Amino acid sequence: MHRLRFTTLVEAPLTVAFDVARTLGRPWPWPLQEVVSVRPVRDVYSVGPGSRWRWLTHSRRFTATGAGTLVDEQVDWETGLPGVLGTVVDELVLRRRVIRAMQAHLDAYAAAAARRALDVVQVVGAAVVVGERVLVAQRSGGPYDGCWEFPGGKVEPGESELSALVRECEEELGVAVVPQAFLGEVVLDGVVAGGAPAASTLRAWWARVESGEPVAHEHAALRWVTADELDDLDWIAADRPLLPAVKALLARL
Ligand SMILES: Nc1nc2c([nH]c(=O)n2[C@H]2C[C@H](O)[C@@H](COP(=O)(O)OP(=O)(O)OP(=O)(O)O)O2)c(=O)[nH]1
Repeated sequence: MHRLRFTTLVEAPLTVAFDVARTLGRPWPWPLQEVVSVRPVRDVYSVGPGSRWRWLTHSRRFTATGAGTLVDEQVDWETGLPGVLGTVVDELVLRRRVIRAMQAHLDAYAAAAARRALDVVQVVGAAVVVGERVLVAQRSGGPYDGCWEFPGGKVEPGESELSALVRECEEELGVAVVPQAFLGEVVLDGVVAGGAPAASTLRAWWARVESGEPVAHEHAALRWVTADELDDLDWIAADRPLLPAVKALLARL
């Protein structure tokens, strides 16, 4: 078996990185069959019957980072040609072809994902921590009325994610925060700003209060909760996968 790995950092949230990768397909001249597809974190495709390869498998893993989505790709192949001829073809000829095809593909992919990211409204949330407690906010009105969430909101066109985080905390809580570290990203289940269902993600950041005392300007209520109290709140369902990262943060501060 022969293997190559490629890593690309895409300036796009998880859903966009995954969807654009799927739309663009793979750089192989034969049709591929889907083996596994877990949106937005993982997919595996392989070459179907009728190709010149005995087999080729192309796996991708998508991971959220503070700078965007890290895409780890692995290409495994085997032509099945016997003896020295097989080794020469697999190791010299095909290895170079795979590298060339992937490099061109990844350049086009990263550019397409970054462009597409501009069309999808994203949401940013702040886990504001003081001592061993994190600030949670209860929504007032709308489809998630009464549910708890992280203060934050939609990133405006042309605005950076962290500027949006600081602006939203100022508007919603009346405090100046300083973002500290990226905590994680989850797919939002609803429609955000008229976009496609489940196209947007919430990217959560740990933030410290630089000045001010939080006041609920737009929420029904605010609460400072400990790690033990987090699970029992009636969260917006999409937020729950972020809770382990918030608990881990509270445990190490
Ligand atoms: N701020 C925030 N929004 C969340 C969280 N989880 C979650 O699904 N969302 C959703 C709810 C909204 O559809 C969107 C955030 O937009 P927003 O806070 O500006 O809310 P909104 O749509 O009511 O605002 P607006 O149109 O009135 O400006 O993301 C979360 O933890 N924090």
